[in-house]
Amino acid sequence: MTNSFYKYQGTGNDFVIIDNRTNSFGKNNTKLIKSLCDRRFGIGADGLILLENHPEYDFNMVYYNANGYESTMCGNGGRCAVAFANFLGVIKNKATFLAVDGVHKAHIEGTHVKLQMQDVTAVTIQDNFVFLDTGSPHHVQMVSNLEDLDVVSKGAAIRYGAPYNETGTNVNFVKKITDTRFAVRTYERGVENETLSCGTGVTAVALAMHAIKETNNTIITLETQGGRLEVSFTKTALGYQNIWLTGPATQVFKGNITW
Ligand SMILES: N[C@@H](CCC[C@H](N)C(=O)O)C(=O)O
Repeated sequence: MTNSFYKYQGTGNDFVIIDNRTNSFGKNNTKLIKSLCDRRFGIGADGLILLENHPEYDFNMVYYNANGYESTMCGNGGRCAVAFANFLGVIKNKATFLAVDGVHKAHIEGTHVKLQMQDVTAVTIQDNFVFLDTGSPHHVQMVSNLEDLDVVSKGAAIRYGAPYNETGTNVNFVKKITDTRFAVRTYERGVENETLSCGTGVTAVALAMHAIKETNNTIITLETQGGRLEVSFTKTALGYQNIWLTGPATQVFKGNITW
């Protein structure tokens, strides 16, 4: 069977996206998804996204990590899926779509996609790290040597170690630049490598930096290896609400796959 695919990237976090509105793509084909994401034997991507019809919302987003398994929310992938829905004519400049963690709203503003993230009610603060779930689980740790850090080995040790163990976590290393800017490098679970950017990761970093009082600002710029993202939010008695992740989402190329 042949199907067209599209390649998108959002600050260097890259995705194969498939229009699955006809349900032609087998959803549990882990081996195929893994091989499509392979950078030497396939197209190459950090993850694969299916855009599907939904009876109530503009579309349904299904996200798989590069290991071929469906996972939790992908913020950069969500922004790319919105840009793809616009490209297909499924939406104009606004979207309401369903993902694994619930309903998301989004706006397209020129080359940028602004995506609303789920409210965050639980932020666990430990001596040298913060843990929170922004749709995906994130360990956030400040470091002084971000540029030279071996993110892959340090990230993997945390991802597979206690207290995360079996389920694992994504790991974000952070360096403060100013009260409104933080540099971030992320080790992603399911890619099992450093990615150039992680949307749920930078969202977690912005909230964590506010929670541990590294900033009082509620609009934060995050410098990733693949570019700049912005996270804004409102702090309430219940935690963090009105959380928006904004940044570029770009179509890179398209092609055909046969399986
Ligand atoms: N790159 C994503 C996060 C994708 C999910 C993550 N790898 C996991 O399985 O937890 C993002 O932009 O949020």
